[in-house]
Amino acid sequence: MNIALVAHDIHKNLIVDFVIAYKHIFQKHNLFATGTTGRRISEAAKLEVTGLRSGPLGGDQQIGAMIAMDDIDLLIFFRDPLSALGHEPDISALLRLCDVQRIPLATNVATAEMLIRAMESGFLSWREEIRKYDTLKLNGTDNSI
Ligand SMILES: O=C(CO)COP(=O)(O)O
Repeated sequence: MNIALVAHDIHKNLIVDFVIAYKHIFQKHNLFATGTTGRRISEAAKLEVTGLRSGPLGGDQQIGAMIAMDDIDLLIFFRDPLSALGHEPDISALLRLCDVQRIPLATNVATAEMLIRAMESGFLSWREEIRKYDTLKLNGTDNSI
């Protein structure tokens, strides 16, 4: 699975602790993150993370583009619900695309725990089926769609 990780500054420590706590699960997957979040995670958890641009510089949009191409299976985004950020339109667009593409999304640690445990138990394997279905559709090899 391709997992995207994003955290605003007030939740940077939280996402690092979360990834370390579930490192045994995260290490089996491909991790992508916005700039600072990714750097903090890879340094602290010693995991390979593909780092994108920082959120305010387009990182949210990069993840959004991956979601639009169905290249992300799960997004954990510990956002700051109390501050107005300059790149709010990018954040809204990213969250909207998760709904468009039916991507499991956690915006707080309680939901993130449930999603990670569900993924470990195989409850998100339907993502693989959707990916196969979309690939067939893109290739035009399934005429029933
Ligand atoms: O701002 C962000 C997401 O909107 C996160 O960006 P950073 O991971 O670079 O701090």
